[in-house]
Amino acid sequence: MAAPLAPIALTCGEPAGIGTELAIRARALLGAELPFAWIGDPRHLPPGTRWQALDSMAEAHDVPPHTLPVLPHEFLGDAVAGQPDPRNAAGVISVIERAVRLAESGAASAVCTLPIHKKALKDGAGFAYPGHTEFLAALGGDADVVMCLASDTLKVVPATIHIALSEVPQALTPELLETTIRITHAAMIRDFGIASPRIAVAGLNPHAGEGGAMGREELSWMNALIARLRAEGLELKGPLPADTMFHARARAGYDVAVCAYHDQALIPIKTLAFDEGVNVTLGLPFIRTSPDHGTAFDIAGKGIAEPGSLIAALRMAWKMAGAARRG
Ligand SMILES: NC(=O)C1=CN([C@@H]2O[C@H](COP(=O)(O)OP(=O)(O)OC[C@H]3O[C@@H](n4cnc5c(N)ncnc54)[C@H](O)[C@@H]3O)[C@@H](O)[C@H]2O)C=CC1
Ligand SMILES: NCC(=O)COP(=O)(O)O
Repeated sequence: MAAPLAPIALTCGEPAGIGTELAIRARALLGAELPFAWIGDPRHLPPGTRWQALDSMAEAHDVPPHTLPVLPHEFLGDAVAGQPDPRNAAGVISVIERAVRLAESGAASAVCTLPIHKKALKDGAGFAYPGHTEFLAALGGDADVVMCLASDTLKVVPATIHIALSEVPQALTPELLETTIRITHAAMIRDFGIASPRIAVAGLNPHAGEGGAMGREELSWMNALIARLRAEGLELKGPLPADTMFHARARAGYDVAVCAYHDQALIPIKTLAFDEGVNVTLGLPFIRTSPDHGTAFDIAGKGIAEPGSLIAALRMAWKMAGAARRG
């Protein structure tokens, strides 16, 4: 019989956010469905939490279902809901690095990340990356990566990610859009089991430029790029006006939408599927998923955070790990 898949490494994220309470809720709700180990400082767990310290990821298989398996990682500060402690910033970053090394060594089958607070990491530890996606790409050997937000209702990919809106027109080059489409196409087949992915590409400008009346990127290069990739056999449509490509009938015509920038992609999915959307990084040499939401300081520690997105992220990581092993 094949050895069981290694447990998922779940990073603690920002200790002042909702991540820790969600990890505990997810463990209680998932029970023995899939094994994961939370990597963080046990001192940050709320009083009364049932948890068990692990010496290795493999021990997570043997922890009773309603007990949180913990790979201890020492932090310098305490966890106070809603108030990030700059002394914890280095710990948050090193937990992510540790989880990646565990995945690379095979001790973890996947990495699932709880939300970080980007500004807290920048202020506390000079974190040079705008988010996990860019940091993980660097840890993965400067891989060309793509951010994908996925749910049963909609899958979206922003071609440019965490940059100012004013920088988008320069950053959205034909090379970037082509790479993004190719990585997305390959991942839809490999990771999502879609044999012939139908990809919708959003225009950059209102009404996809309306024939050059509202911007020229669609005319000057997007049309030609999409035609060239279509001639290769990719099932692409676009550039489409972004305002009309997300209603239900339009969504039925594609499997994934590649968008020009962050909000064009994330507003529709967070509107339609906030509690079950999963952020998955495509193109990495290891599996990484995450809930779609952030640290939610406004509700941290109140016990009202919804665990649906984290549960979906853990399930997706587990499914992808199983598929990767089957080849
Ligand atoms: N993967 C990651 O590490 C992510 C990190 N962030 C970071 O999180 C921080 C806060 O970002 P915001 O824009 O405020 O977004 P947010 O997702 O933290 O909060 C937005 C709103 O949604 C609510 N909310 C979020 N998650 C919820 C849940 N599970 N259950 C119930 N309500 C929930 C919050 O209470 C808030 O009202 C920022 O530093 C941002 O960069 C944001 C998204 C993903
Ligand atoms: N808006 C999505 C987000 O901020 C998540 O980014 P990342 O930390 O997964 O790169």
